[in-house]
Amino acid sequence: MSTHIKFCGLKTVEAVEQAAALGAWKAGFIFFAKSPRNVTVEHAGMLAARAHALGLATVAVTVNASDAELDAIIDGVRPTLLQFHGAESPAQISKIKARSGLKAMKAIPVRTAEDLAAMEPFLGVADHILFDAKAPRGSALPGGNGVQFDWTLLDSLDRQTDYVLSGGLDAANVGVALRTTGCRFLDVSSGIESAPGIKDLDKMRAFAEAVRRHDSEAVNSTDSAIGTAKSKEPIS
Ligand SMILES: O=C(O)c1ccccc1NCC(=O)[C@H](O)[C@H](O)COP(=O)(O)O
Repeated sequence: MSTHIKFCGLKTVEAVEQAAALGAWKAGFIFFAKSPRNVTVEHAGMLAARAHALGLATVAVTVNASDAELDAIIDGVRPTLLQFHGAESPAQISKIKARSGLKAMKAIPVRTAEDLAAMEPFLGVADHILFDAKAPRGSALPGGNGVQFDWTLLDSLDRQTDYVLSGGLDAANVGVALRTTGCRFLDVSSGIESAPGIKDLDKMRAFAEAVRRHDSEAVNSTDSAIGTAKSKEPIS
């Protein structure tokens, strides 16, 4: 299976079109006033319509949003998925899923091995778990900080567990991230920007190319392992 990429914090039609052209899994829009990537419901609705017309699914990223705010986003944007990046409870997420019929992704902030346990109450409630680096002290943003966490912490998870890896990914480090974790879903924001909130179409391409390079190397190494195994079989 090829690695799925969520390009997050998109604000322009050009970035949405580039994400679609690069075969992205999801385009993410941020609804958080303090973020340089914040978009209005109206603007995100226009971007999402373009994404959907191109066959690209969308994610509305929210932080401790009220029911009224969520309803406005759901009505105005019609996202494919809701991402919860704050202190939302499993009960709140279940409630909004039942009301909207949408799937949900829950962000789990990670700095130490103990942080991983925070995902447990969300298993069976959230359709995706996204591991992101815990915000550095003093940051106004719960996500989109361009900060990595120690990917080897994820070794303790079952390799078959599908989670989304995020936090400080870019074209230069994503190959190592994929080899270290074996994950199949990625989320990137700062690493495809020229400045906070400004997506760089070349960096988006470089990121997707680095991921595809990893994917084809992984296929080739599986093929050669199969070839080696076959060559050891007796000729009948
Ligand atoms: O990106 C933001 O500005 C943001 C603000 C508030 C909540 C969440 C936010 N981003 C969520 C994401 O899914 C980011 O893509 C993720 O945190 C990774 O970001 P980065 O480390 O910059 O690649």
